[in-house]
Amino acid sequence: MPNLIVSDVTLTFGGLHALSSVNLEIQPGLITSVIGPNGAGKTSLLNCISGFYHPTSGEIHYKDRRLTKLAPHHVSKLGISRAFQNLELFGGLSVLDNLMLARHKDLSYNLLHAVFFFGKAARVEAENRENVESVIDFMELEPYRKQTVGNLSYGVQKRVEVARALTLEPEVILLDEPMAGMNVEEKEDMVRFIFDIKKEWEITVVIVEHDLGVVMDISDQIYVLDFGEVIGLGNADQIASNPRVVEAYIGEE
Ligand SMILES: Nc1ncnc2c1ncn2[C@@H]1O[C@H](COP(=O)(O)OP(=O)(O)OP(=O)(O)O)[C@@H](O)[C@H]1O
Repeated sequence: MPNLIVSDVTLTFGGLHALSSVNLEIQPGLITSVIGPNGAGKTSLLNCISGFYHPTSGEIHYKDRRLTKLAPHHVSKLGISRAFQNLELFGGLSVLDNLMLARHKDLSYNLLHAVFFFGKAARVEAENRENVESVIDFMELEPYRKQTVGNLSYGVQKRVEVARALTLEPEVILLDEPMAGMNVEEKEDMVRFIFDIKKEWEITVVIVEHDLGVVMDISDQIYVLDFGEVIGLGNADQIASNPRVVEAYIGEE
């Protein structure tokens, strides 16, 4: 049973259809990739799911909740978090501070508690720290924890960005081009992390990615977008032998 369902979503900017009647079903516990040529609408789709854009028409549901008009922080509270294509990190802060800050956006104690730092505030703070430490450990960021994010290699920054999304304890993680700009070794590491996010942390993964080799290797199901429309859906073999998909990619060259 799918638990994230995009139904007939259209998104327009003026006369431009970024998405046209897109239907998508994300199965829990799997890795679903969304691929397509430049400008196909992949990031727009993630933006609609995560609440950064609201569809012009159509609906998005997660479990029994309607996401269609929710703001990003509400979507995140329901268990869907997002790692961004263009890093949303604070370059002047350390890895640890970036991750703690991501948790603090969701503060559930009031200022008075915080000032005196007892009771609920202290408990929440300890939980935050424990969560962040487990994410640092999982994403193998220990050597970088005190380093300023802006000084790290691009590949490590991308890992911190995924870690930032993981600190929100998602059930579903949306990864927008997690391998962009990485060398081969960094990509292999990221593939390993993505597999572990699925297997060890049992998080449903949705990826937008341009590296077709990686997509074919890691995806349980693949959606192909072209000019805002879904033109293919299936596993790697089905996608590779789909004439519309092949044509869309050849047309791009
Ligand atoms: N905020 C916006 N305002 C106007 N047009 C937009 C906006 N966001 C996206 N678009 C347009 O919608 C279309 C789809 O863009 P989108 O970024 O979703 O594609 P994409 O498949 O993610 O592309 P890429 O692979 O190059 O990142 C493009 O024509 C883009 O110019």
